[in-house]
Amino acid sequence: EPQCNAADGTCASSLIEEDLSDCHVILGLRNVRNNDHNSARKLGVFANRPLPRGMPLPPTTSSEITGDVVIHLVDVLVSNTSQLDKWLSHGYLVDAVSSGYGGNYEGNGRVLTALPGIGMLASSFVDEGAANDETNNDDSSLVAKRGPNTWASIPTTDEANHPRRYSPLAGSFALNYNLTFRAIQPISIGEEITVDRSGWFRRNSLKGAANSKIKHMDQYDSVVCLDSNIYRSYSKNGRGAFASKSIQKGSVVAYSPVLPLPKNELQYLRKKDLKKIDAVPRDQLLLNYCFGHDKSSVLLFPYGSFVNYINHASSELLVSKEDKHPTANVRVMWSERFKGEKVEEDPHSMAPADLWNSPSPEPLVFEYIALRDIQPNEEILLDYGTSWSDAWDNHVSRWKQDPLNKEGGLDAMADSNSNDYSPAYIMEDVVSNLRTAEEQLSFPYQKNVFTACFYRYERTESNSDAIPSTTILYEATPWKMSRGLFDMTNLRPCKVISRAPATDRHTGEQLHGGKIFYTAIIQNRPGLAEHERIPNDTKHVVSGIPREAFRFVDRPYSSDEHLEGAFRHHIGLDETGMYPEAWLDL
Ligand SMILES: C[S@@+](CC[C@H](N)C(=O)[O-])C[C@H]1O[C@@H](n2cnc3c(N)ncnc32)[C@H](O)[C@@H]1O
Repeated sequence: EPQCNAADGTCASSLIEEDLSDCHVILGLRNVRNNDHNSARKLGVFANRPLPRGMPLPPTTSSEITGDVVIHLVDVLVSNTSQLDKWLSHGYLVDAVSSGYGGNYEGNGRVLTALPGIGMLASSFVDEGAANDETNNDDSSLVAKRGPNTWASIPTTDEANHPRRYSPLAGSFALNYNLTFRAIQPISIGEEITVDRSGWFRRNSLKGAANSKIKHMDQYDSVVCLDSNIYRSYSKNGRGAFASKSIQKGSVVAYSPVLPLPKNELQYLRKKDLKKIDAVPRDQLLLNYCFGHDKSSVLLFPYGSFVNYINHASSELLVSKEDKHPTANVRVMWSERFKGEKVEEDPHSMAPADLWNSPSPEPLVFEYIALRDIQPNEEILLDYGTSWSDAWDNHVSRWKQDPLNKEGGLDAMADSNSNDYSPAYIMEDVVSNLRTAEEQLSFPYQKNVFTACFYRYERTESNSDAIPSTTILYEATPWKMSRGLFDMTNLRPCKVISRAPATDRHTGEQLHGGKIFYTAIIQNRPGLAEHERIPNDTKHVVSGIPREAFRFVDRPYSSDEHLEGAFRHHIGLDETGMYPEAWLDL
């Protein structure tokens, strides 16, 4: 059993020497330079071996290629004193609208997204200064590269077999997952792995991104291997983390840096409730992924790869012999490997107020240590603590008291006629022919969804007068396919007004084998720049839109995480002795 020091929460971490020779990707302290755009970031990820194009990051020892969870924060109030704002400016959060990973319509206010794993661990590629580097290049380790060296596709969405009204888990975990970053160009040994957080690269790659420079790290300190021993799969508790190989008792299953955050920043008022006097603040879904302590205002969000998939099970001591449930097989401990030299910068000894004011404290890193030998494909389970499990038991009994709720998950749902809610990802699967606005009067879609189209529109000097006005509706603009069009930033609400097979204008003969095309009125989405907005007094009618260019979208505040009474509780570290006394401010 590791020994923890009650005063500062430090524990002697597992010091089994690690062999890095087989390691592909390394987490290390960055060698920060003054002109470094990511200078607030002390940690970075680096290639320890040549990484071929297409390689998923981090590489996993399993044959399963799985990506990380995506967590949206809804209606975040922007204030320059908040930690969330600091996270955003340091690139730990992205703006849902511009980054292109979805979530744009989760709320009516500002939606920010956490992309734990490579999405948060890697520094961002920044294009600024690329031109200057050409002339004053005195550093031979600079290599010309095009854009960031990784890219992730849009994540998958589903309810993991926990539909609302049929499972008390509905709304308590993130619906978006499997965000997989891959190398988009060969990455050489020592090169820093970078991501694009702004969506800039996605958009500009269409126009031909500028040639830019990516730095080779000449040295990095305090390294650990980031290759993943775990992969994501389904568990009875939503998605879970599973061992991709056998793991020896006492060894590190995963490393994860954690970001501190005051509890009250995860409380929010929905933008649509702001004017109500009796509006009650809600907890962001992110709370369920954070570690905390009942006597502290400090939360810790872990952003290592796949650790956010780790579910709860009691530790052996709490379980009776008859109880056959699997027990916890990992515990968390502070990693001693990233300790800085200056004690005054050690966040463990800072009072919360100093933590929040410190521009970039020493990194805080967790080690997930195996409590016993773990077999391949065994679920990785952590004891979330008694305050979490009491809260969960209370939640389940309250949930069962509601006569409209019926346990049994998807199977029970299949037997029922309930049809008042259908999430957008299901509508996308089952509705092949879209209904026109007129058809919807007698045969409406479920209230929680609307249709949107991929469409790019920018007002330029030449077309600013040429937008069809309300009075000339019949003059529709033909839909045009272009590279990068299917980016989430181009998804705008749109109303279908007609549907017909393509025909030759002169002969009336069917074209494209009778494929159906739609005419729709395109609208503005929130967060568009002024020159991208279709002016209020004009209608923008577009014809010839194929079904592939439409998406069903969940209306703001309608997805599971917004359910009244959805479970919210942090993961408790109360019994571990890891919270330093300086943080116990409640
Ligand atoms: C850190 S996340 C774990 C990953 C989560 N299962 C997912 O699919 O994203 C914590 C959430 O997982 C679920 N969870 C984990 N362990 C559980 C358990 N033993 N019983 C019920 N729900 C659990 C709850 O939804 C909880 O809020």
